Amino acid sequence: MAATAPATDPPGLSPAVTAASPPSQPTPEELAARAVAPVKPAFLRPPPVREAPKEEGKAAVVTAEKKSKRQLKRERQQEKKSTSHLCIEVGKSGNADSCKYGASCRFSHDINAYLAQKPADLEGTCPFASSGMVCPYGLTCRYLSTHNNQSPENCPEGNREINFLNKDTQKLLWKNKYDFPKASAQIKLLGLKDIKKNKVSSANDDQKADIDSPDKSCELNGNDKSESPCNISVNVEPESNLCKETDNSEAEPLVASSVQLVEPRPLKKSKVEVDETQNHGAGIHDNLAESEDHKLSNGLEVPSINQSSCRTDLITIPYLREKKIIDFRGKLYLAPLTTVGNLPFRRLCKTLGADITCGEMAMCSNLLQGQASEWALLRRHSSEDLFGVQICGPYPDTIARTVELIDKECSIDFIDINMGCPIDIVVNKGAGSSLLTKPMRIKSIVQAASTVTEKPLTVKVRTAFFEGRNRADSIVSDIYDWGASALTIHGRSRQQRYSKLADWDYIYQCAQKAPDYLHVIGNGDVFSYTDWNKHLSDCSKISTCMIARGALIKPWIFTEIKEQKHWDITSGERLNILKDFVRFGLEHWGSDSKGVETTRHFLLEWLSYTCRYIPVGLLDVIPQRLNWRPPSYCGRDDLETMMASDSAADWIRISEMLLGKVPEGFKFAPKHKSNAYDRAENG
Ligand SMILES: Cc1cc2nc3c(=O)[nH]c(=O)nc-3n(C[C@H](O)[C@H](O)[C@H](O)COP(=O)(O)O)c2cc1C
Repeated sequence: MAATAPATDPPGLSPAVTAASPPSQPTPEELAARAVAPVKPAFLRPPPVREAPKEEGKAAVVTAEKKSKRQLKRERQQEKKSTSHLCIEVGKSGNADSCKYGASCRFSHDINAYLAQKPADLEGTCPFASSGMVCPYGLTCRYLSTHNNQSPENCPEGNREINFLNKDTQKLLWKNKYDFPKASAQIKLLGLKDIKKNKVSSANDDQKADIDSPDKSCELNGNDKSESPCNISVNVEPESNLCKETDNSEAEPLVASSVQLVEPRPLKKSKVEVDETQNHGAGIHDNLAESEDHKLSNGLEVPSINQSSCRTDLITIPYLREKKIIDFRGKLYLAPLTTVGNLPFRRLCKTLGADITCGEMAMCSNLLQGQASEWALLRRHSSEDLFGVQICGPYPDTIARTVELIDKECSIDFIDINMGCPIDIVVNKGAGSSLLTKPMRIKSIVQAASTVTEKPLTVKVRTAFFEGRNRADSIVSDIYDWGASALTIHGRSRQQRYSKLADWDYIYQCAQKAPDYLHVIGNGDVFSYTDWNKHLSDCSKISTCMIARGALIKPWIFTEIKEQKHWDITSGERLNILKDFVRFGLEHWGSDSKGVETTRHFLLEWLSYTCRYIPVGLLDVIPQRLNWRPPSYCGRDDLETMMASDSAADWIRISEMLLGKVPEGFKFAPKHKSNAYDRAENG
């Protein structure tokens, strides 16, 4: 593993290390063949000696656990009233009388006391002030001294977030009174039973009770700060009898044969036939070049969305006339990534060349319940000009309703259904990759969901649930007829997680079976422009590759592909990329203390991946492969060495260079195991 070099230790030839090696050193090619990164001998060094973790931390956790819920609630309330918790309205305006809840507000209105205990400003500039905006965090901003007294300016075009959950919509969802006319009709048409009156509402009683409290009103408008690292909370819909009654495939053995179409194909009567057909007639373009500004439902504009560009061949398929079409071909697609694929990270990837971005997986049941934290996963930055959201659920009715809801309430270009998620809590509820064992359910889901939206519906799968029992090929020929515009195939089974290389031969076989109009997107292990070129040239039926860990480890992979080069990026350039992420993070999560710490947390999650990057100039064989394990090595300078460290202490140090000292007692352990080389809980 990589180590942190002491500042005094120049990264030069290390005879002690090389001399200790056996006389017949393996060649770089031999090392690469054994999945060991062939780092140039000049940079090899002995592994660092690490201190064993202290026991104190454990004791602290135990004490905390002993507190009763009531005690913790009381403490939280007292803390809110303390001088360190200034009311957001008061902080924003700088006026102690600005809060409409006056004395009944649960937060402090004492500005002087707040300022007296506020920690010193952080180094740097307020991200809002530096973009000419009025900082919404006002007095609570950790960069307060850099606020200037300029007159308020609107948020600059091209730097906005959209897809906030409207309060009225949320209330309707809480009360289970939101109408889903299209989904209900479609479910009926497909002969499935609608269980709209599910028990969703009962799960929300707590939230409802709180609806008009001063607490809620004090939240920054729409800036949901409840988004927490690794927030997959699965509250899957109550066991629906609908699927049990209608989906006979549940007990089917896992056979590799193609799925039979046993249900009549639904009538896909166009709801927007006129508009869309006119569109097609008027502007048939081949893809990237053409652009057109789009007005969003809330009046905002996002620049040039390519999804409206259409291909002549596609309009010959009747039902696609009513769909907007995305031409995925050749576009650089950043994969959906729970926790780490947050909005600031996606924004960063856009600056580095990504074309398509997708939100983190959101659970249908949580969206239908109006959970703010789940809705935060649908948020879109205006730079995300070709943007999809990803949803996950086990049943056609709930998925169709979710699609209708998103279609109505959000500005998105496509909706992806995750049928590849391997996480136990998801799979145990019949969602994610477990759907690969239920082909008829896949069919019902895609049919029900695709017809309630004019937006393209895409599906993401793995090769199979069980290793050796590939299933993706059994749906690839039919899924387009069911209503999907694109199918992403991650070349591993659920059982494999990340333990083997992605099976691209199988992805190619599936692509060969796909009808011409279906976009097949390959996914797995893409880590350089040569990988990307190879997959697209080996199989012309692959529209593009989706990039996941490659982008986490080196987000400049998008630049590399666009510029067709292996970029020997310096540590300074990498630090600038981290700085951009931090700026985007502070804009998204906030520039007050809470926002700074949330930004730090997501930065640390991300640093647990970036440390796997081995600089081009240090390797005897390029490009680096995703499955290579690095020997212990040092970089060309101290920063590069620190960036290669797999120690959380070094990641914290890097975070301190960007966000100041961590708070007292700070601890960090990455949420995702997939930063390790073959274990993973996500995706
Ligand atoms: C940290 C992490 C989070 C992920 N979250 C999601 C997710 O929310 N939805 C999804 O479909 N796949 C998710 N995946 C899987 C990736 O999108 C991708 O399919 C997988 O990592 C294989 O691609 P790669 O070899 O390029 O990493 C996740 C993967 C990782 C490493």
